[in-house]
Amino acid sequence: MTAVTSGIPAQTRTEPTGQPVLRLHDAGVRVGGRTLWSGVQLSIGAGEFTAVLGPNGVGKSTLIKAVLGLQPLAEGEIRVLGQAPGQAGRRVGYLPQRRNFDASLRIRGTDIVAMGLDGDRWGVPLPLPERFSPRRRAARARIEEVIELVGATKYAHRPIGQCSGGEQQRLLIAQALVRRPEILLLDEPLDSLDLPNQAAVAALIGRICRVEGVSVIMVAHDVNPILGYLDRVVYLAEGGAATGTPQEVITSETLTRLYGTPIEVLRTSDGRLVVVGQPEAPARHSDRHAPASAEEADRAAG
Ligand SMILES: Nc1ncnc2c1ncn2[C@@H]1O[C@H](COP(=O)(O)OP(=O)(O)OP(=O)(O)O)[C@@H](O)[C@H]1O
Repeated sequence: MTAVTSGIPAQTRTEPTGQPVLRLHDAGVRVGGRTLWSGVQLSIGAGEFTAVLGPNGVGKSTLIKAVLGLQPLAEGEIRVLGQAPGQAGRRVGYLPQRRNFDASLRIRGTDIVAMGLDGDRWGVPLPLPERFSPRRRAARARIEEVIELVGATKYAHRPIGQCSGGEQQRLLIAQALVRRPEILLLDEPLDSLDLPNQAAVAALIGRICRVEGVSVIMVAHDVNPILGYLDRVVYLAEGGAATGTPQEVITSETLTRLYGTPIEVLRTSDGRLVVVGQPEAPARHSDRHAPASAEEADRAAG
């Protein structure tokens, strides 16, 4: 038996207000002749925060790729801002799974953020008149603005290799935000951060939804750090999926039905949820994300 931590709901939205920015209708994906998930129904409104949860190798990143138009569906439909996946351009921001910057890397944080605006031109010196053009001034102002938004002003001029993991992650979120996307796709942005940084980055992402009105879809292994900010959850299992508010989805009853095997959702004294009995995914990436052991889950459950 394996155990994976999950978390407590705070929000109660069931249907998005206004037009959905992202809609999945009976969506399913097959890779290598295997159905990863199918029958996914999801409707996300502007400024909502959605977590994609499930065991290793179940297809969480693949769902993000399907939204980006990089993974074709085997069945059903995805509409992103009313268009087919891959058509919404800069209206969709994306932060892939964590990259590690070499400690000796001299590129400054501000340059990393600027690459989100003009990655294709980065490093190419501009002719002098263009450097002072209104367009470049607006770009520099936006870069400063977004660096301030993520709270990175103090260290954005340092070489990225000398920034801490949490500082690097904030700068990468700024990079994904610099073009003012309406949807932000984040693939495990809390991975490999320590607990205080997880909490701080989770709060930042919550603020990006509420204050900036950006819809965030975030792959997570542990829902607890983001629990207080979440509107919606997509819980993937081999072949299927459960979607709804955290209250609806992260329950013994829903997860038992989803996995077709007894699952228990336990609440710890500090309000965290621990999901016990989650089956092994058919495949896993062995290089990271070791699942919590049963002993760890017991300890967490107090
Ligand atoms: N193009 C592909 N061809 C064959 N198999 C693939 C392809 N893309 C992904 N897979 C497999 O599909 C499964 C789901 O991968 P994915 O990365 O989406 O899972 P995940 O839930 O994000 O995993 P993790 O939590 O470990 O990051 C894995 O077994 C992966 O090896």
